[in-house]
Amino acid sequence: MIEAVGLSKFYGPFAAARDISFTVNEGELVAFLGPNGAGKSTTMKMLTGYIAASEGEARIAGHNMLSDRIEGSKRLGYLPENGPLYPEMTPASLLEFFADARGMGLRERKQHVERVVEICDLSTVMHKATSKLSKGFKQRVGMAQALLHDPDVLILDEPTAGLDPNQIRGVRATMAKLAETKTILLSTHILQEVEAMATRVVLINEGRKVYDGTVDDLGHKGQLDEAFHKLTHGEIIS
Ligand SMILES: Nc1ncnc2c1ncn2[C@@H]1O[C@H](COP(=O)(O)OP(=O)(O)OP(=O)(O)O)[C@@H](O)[C@H]1O
Repeated sequence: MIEAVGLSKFYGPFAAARDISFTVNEGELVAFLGPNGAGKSTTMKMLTGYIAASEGEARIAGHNMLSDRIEGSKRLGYLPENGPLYPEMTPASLLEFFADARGMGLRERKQHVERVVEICDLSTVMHKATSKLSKGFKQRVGMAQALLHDPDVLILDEPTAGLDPNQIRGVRATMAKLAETKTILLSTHILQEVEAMATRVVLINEGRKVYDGTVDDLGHKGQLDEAFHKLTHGEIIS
């Protein structure tokens, strides 16, 4: 459902991502890990068609995200790293705007907006400017926008970054529910989150993939941090 095929992104001579290939199969929740600056967001942006790859191909549900982006986007929900776009809009107007952009009719729009407002628990903030909301609510607005068209594929860039423990709990519960029916690629720095939810891990370091395998093969419970440290310091996990 999510395919990275030899994806690279160059900024001048600097490679933010280099020859990254992996797939996320239907129904999987794959954790996308790597130290700060490893190239996770860059790879996710290429996968969503948000930026063009310098080399390689991104496919969502079989659709090439450069040549067939509109069809691919119908199947995809994307939570960007910095929360929702257009912070000056209220959640209500932002969701209206995205519903419009996705060509939803009035009745369909009402149903979808009501559904995501409930999933993301947004009813109390619908008419406040998004820029004035707490980090947790901003993330929820971003999540609501990603879920608005009920996509079956989700790419979520650090959905729990900067949240307090209660908010993290809430977002995790939402993700666990979503994982029952959707295919998810999730970037995070929280390794307990990986142990709790992911079936597989793709780990990148300095723009290159260094691990693609099951959580169990990466390390015993509670030892993922050691495996992470080794893989990002040039060691191989045997
Ligand atoms: N537009 C750009 N121009 C130049 N360099 C960029 C650009 N975007 C990203 N980079 C660089 O590419 C590298 C990878 O960045 P990226 O944001 O993908 O990392 P990341 O793994 O998501 O990091 P983090 O965990 O901190 O969010 C970084 O060194 C970053 O500075």
